[in-house]
Formats: sequence, structure tokens, C-alpha cells
Amino acid sequence: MLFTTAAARLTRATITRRGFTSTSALNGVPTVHYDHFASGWNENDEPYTEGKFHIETFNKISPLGLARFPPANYEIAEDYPKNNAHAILLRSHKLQESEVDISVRAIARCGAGTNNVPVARMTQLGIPVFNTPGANANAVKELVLCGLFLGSRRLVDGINHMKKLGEEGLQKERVEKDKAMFGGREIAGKTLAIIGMGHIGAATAREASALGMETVGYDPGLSIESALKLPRQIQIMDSISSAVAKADYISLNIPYIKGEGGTHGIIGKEVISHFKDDAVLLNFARGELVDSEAMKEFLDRGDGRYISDFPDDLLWDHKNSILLPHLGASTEEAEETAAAMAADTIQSYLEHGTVQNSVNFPAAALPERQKGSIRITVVNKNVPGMLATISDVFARHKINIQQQINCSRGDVAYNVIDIDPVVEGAEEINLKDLQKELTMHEGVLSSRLIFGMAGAGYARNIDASHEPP
Ligand SMILES: NC(=O)c1ccc[n+]([C@@H]2O[C@H](COP(=O)([O-])OP(=O)(O)OC[C@H]3O[C@@H](n4cnc5c(N)ncnc54)[C@H](O)[C@@H]3O)[C@@H](O)[C@H]2O)c1
Ligand SMILES: O=C(O)CC[C@@H](O)C(=O)O
Repeated sequence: MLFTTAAARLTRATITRRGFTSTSALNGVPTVHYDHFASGWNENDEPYTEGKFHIETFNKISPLGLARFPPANYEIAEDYPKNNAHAILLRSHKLQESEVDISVRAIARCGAGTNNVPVARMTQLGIPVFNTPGANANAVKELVLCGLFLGSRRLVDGINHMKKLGEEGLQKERVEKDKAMFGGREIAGKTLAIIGMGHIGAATAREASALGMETVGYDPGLSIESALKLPRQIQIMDSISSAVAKADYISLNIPYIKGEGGTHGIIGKEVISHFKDDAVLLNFARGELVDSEAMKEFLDRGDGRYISDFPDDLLWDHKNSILLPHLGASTEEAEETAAAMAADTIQSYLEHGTVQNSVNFPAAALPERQKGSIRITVVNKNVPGMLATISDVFARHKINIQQQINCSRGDVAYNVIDIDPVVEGAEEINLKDLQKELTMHEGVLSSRLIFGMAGAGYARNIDASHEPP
């Protein structure tokens, strides 16, 4: 792609013995994205709003959360022209790879579950995916508690019956006789099994215990933070089956993970065979965790109940199920907290390279960069020798590294490097060339220059399977 003359002039920021050549050159940190495809180094000079990050939103995101983005540096829109968005903010929208432009550096889910984002592919492309742990947990916990009551008393049937009687003008006449049809049981003294004792599960266990329930739990990845929130009396079990076998109520609070070793249909025939006949399953996690056929067989037997926050083609009209339209996190408070947390996370990644609350990147935070220094972040495949390769680029140009951090997680490694622009005895080096040299290494996925104008200086080493637009 062609540079405009102005853009070409702006990219001539150089590191010299004296540092940057002039103040205008400081502003000259690249204003375009550099994209290195299998075929070579291409440049993309889309018309960004100068100096602003573009945040693209999907779904309705709380305006109070969005207000965390200072308008001086950020612009927010539901749709940007191609290759104009720098970050994506979404809720339950099922994000397609084609919606992630080459300019996108980060994706944040205002919520807990990231199964609507192609996370594995984003990792291959060097793009961090963030979520907002715990931000909506109180809202979901409250609805799980509501689910306990919906499952123990025939409230929905009773409400519908009253409407019918009202239409017939028979309410007062029939109510006392008919109420026998809608009897229930109390939750105090009953046992609740919590599958997944994270933010929602642990809080639910605590409240259920306060309501007089016995609690048992299963979570092989229980964190210390969550363990500290559990009621003292909770009994920790070593399998889902042993937990559900004891339970009158079961609350499912685990992530949905597709594929081998994942959680698809984890509540299937085998686990359900351990349910008590009149067990109530509360699913406020994800519909796909439950095998609908097996659940239908269980409900058909007559005494069990299924309360879920998700649609189900087979169970939506079953007399023993109650399905809600994914309302768990739909409170003003949760929407605001989740959006604010996602906005803060995105800002601190875009402005400082800090990674927190990512589901595919390692946590990484370097102290604030020194005045005048340049921060460079590099995402690379987590294979041996990459740190040496990256450091070598700076060493070759006699560039002094002021501070740096290298962290890895699974297939990906992330570096944050602050360099000194004053390079004694070095030849002149153009920042753009430096970035190109770093980014075009086999194994480097992307790099950013965090310096100067918002929205500038991103490069992606796009693999052969991802065609340039
Ligand atoms: N209905 C809604 O609107 C709504 C809102 C928020 C979250 N959710 C769902 O609830 C899930 C849990 O949310 P959270 O905030 O508590 O997440 P969390 O990450 O705090 O807790 C999840 C817990 O599940 C455990 N876990 C994972 N796999 C497990 C398995 N196979 N068996 C037992 N435990 C397992 C983890 O170790 C972790 O402690 C989310 O992943 C999301 O899918 C739904
Ligand atoms: O955004 C929502 O309404 C739902 C969020 C919820 O499913 C989550 O996983 O946090």
C-alpha cells in the first residue's frame, strides 16, 4: 500500500546518538500498521482518527463502563471501516475471525465466559483475549438462589395458573382449592452440590449455607482465593458423581470448553445416573454443559427439575424445566462493573502493554517507563531461543534495554521491553526498521511501539493461512 507524503515523513523517527532527531520526529512514531505476511512486509495506512484508539463494540455495553475511556484518546463505535478498530469489546456476541481486523490488538469480554471468542486462533495471531473475573458473580449468584426457590416451589406453574383463573374471573373462588396442586418443599436442611467453586460457585455455597443448606463441592482447580470464601462446613468431594449423589440441588458453575478434555455435555447419562430421583439441576453456566437427551430422560421420569439460563431445543417446553433467556448477568450493577473492568483492562494493555485478566496470555506488568523511553512489546511463539533472538536485535544496534519482562503461557510468550532512545556510538536506526527487524523473525507474532500517539505502531507477523485483506 502507498504512503501519503505526510505519513512517509512522519515515519522517519530515528534513534541516534543524541536520541530522537527532533520534537516533530517524536510525534513521528509510525502512524500506520505494518503487516508482514508470508510474502513480505506490507503496510496498511488506513485513515485512523489521528492519535485515538478505536474501540469497536458488539452487544449493548454499559455506557457507564464505556465512560472509562477518556474521549481525548479513545473513540467508541459499533462498526468501524475495515482495519480501523484497535480493540474489541463484547458480551455474548459469537465473534468470528473475519470480524477481527488486522489492526485489532486486543479483545475483551465483559463477562466471565469466553467460549464465544475463537481464543485458540487469537493466540496464534498474537492477540490477547481478556475477561472480567468476578465482575458479574453477585448477579449470577442471586439468580442461582432464585433458581433454588423456583426449583423447590412450583412458583412458575402457580403464577401461570393465577393468570388463567384471572382471565376466567375465578381467582377468588378457586385459589384456596387449587393451591394444593402447587405444593413444594423447603431448601433448609437440604444438600446443595456446587460443581465449580470459582467466583459464582463459592459465593453461592456461602449464601446457601447461610440459608440452612448443607453444601458439598467439586472443583479440581479450586483457587486459594475461592477456597477462602467457602463456608467452613462445606464437604469437598473428589468427583462430580460423588458430589451429585449426595445432592437435592446441584449448581453448575464451570466454564464451557469445547474439544478433547473439555466440558461439553459433562452432565450426561453417566453423571445423571448418580442424581437422586427428585434432584434439581441449576445451570447458570452454559447450555452446552448439559446433554439435553440425557436430561430429558431424567425429567421424563417425573420428579426431577431443570432450571437453566439458556435455550434448549429439546427441553424448552418440558413441564419439569424452567428456562430463562440468559439473564444471569443482566443487572445494572453487573453490566456496569463488567464493562468498567473490561475498559480498564483494555486501556492498560493499549497504553502500557500490561496484561491482566487474560484467558490466553500470561500476566505481565512492567513498572512505568522512564520519561522519554520507548516501550516495545513483542508477542512470540513459546519456543526455545526466542528471548535471545529478540534481545540480539537490540544488542546488534547497541540499544540499551532499561527494563524488560518475559512471561509465557502455553504456546505464547510476551515481552515488554523499555529501551533508551539515547544510543551511544550507535548508527542511526529508524524505529520502523527496528520494528520490522523484530517482527519479521520466524516465531514472532506481533509487536507494538508504545510511545507517542495512540493507535500507532502495531505490526503483525501474519501466518500464511491468514490472507491479507
Ligand atoms: N448466566 C450468566 O449470565 C453467566 C454469568 C457469568 C458466568 N457464567 C458462566 O459461569 C461460569 C463460571 O463463572 P465464574 O465467574 O464462577 O468463573 P470462575 O473462573 O471464577 O470459576 C470457575 C470454576 O470452575 C472450576 N472448574 C473448571 N472446570 C471444572 C470441572 N470440569 N469440574 C469442576 N470444576 C471446574 C474452575 O477451577 C473454577 O474454580 C463461566 O465460565 C460462565 O460460563 C454465566
Ligand atoms: O453478558 C451477558 O449478559 C452474559 C455474561 C455471562 O454469560 C458471562 O459469561 O459472564
